Amino acid sequence: MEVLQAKVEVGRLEKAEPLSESEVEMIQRSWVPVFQKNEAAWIAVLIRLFSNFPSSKQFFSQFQHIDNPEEMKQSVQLKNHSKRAMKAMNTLVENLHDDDKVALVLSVMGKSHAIKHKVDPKYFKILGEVLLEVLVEDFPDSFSPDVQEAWGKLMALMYCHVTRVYSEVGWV
Ligand code: HEM
Repeated sequence: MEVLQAKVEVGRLEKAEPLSESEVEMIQRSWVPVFQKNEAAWIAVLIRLFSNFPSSKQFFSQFQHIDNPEEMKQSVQLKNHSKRAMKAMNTLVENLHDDDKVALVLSVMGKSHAIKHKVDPKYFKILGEVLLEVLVEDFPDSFSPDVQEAWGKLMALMYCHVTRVYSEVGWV
């Protein structure tokens, strides 16, 4: 059975609150070293996701049956998802002051994952928790408790928005 390993409190991603100015700044500052690592940062997150929640691999045709992380890392599909996801996350983080842009990025992503990739929205919640866990481990100097708190709020906003988009497109 898959066990939720994330250190952030389970359930808190369901409560979305607006980010304060200082939280936006903390998120943007802490994102800089993460984005410098580019897709390597996201690959670490996905490998943790797939190792702890093997059912999340089902959406990736190239490695759904692969268990070895080193083998997974060779997958072009994993590298491509990581590059694209980092780009989308960067657009999100850079535009946290622009509600319309944030809504647009999350709507496009939510729609494609619902309609095209058929990803159950529960995986966005799990990914948000795994993302935080891995970033705290890999960037300990950037992710102080306050910064973690701010990122927790961003993940909650993302999850709430994505689930709203899923219901708009008729996901049941
Ligand atoms: C913050 C979270 C995520 C971001 C920013 C993100 C971003 C993206 C982007 C930008 C693409 C390519 C464009 C598109 O088709 O929309 C993509 C594709 C894809 N995503 Fe995600 N994604 C996220 C979470 C997930 C999760 C949780 C899963 C499943 C567990 C997933 C599965 C997929 C799949 C299967 C594709 C197609 C891959 C391919 O065939 O090349 N994504 N994602």
